[in-house]
Amino acid sequence: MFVKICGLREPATLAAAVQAGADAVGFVFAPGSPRTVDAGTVRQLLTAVPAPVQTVGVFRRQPIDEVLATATAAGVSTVQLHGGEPVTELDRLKTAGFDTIRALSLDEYLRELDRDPAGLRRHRLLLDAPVPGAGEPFDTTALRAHPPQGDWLLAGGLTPGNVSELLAGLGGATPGVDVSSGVESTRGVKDAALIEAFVAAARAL
Ligand SMILES: O=C(O)c1ccccc1NCC(=O)[C@H](O)[C@H](O)COP(=O)(O)O
Repeated sequence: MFVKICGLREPATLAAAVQAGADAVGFVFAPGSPRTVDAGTVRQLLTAVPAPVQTVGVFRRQPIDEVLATATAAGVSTVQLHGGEPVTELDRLKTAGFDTIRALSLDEYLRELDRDPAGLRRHRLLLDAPVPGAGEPFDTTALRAHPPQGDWLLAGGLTPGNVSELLAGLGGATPGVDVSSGVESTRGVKDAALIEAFVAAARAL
């Protein structure tokens, strides 16, 4: 089970995520979030992240040139686009050498399944609630009939307390999970004990 802890800002909780065995750590560059960080801060934080851990810059509705410049300045390995950006922008990021994550709501995913299934296969998919980072779960029932192919992540309101049940409800075939709010003590403030509990619960199936 691939586990990504998103919205990190502080050395101590970043270290807790790495220590707990997270496969990826995420940093929000989208403006207007309590988790927003700048590229210089992330570059500094990344000095404590060992190589196998993927480092993800999260963007939403930002110009692609700004995304490329910020991701390059920060030194992240992966870019996650969260604003329904065209798939060609993710293609461009891949050409520039970044791994890519395409975040879609369930409705957006089902539309793309009809409209451009080949585009869906080109980038790792992250299925999220309509409002990212809000800690709101979404109804995953439709995923049983239309499971994503290949590598994908489930997000949206996951917590140490609900992740096992949600994964079991999807038949135990979900390859990865992503969490932010569910490992915070208050909005925007990560909690080391919750991070550790989440990683353990996600891998308990
Ligand atoms: O965290 C934010 O505030 C945010 C803002 C804009 C775009 C994306 C954002 N977060 C993405 C994530 O943290 C996760 O990928 C995902 O949405 C899970 O969030 P949560 O439901 O809080 O666990």
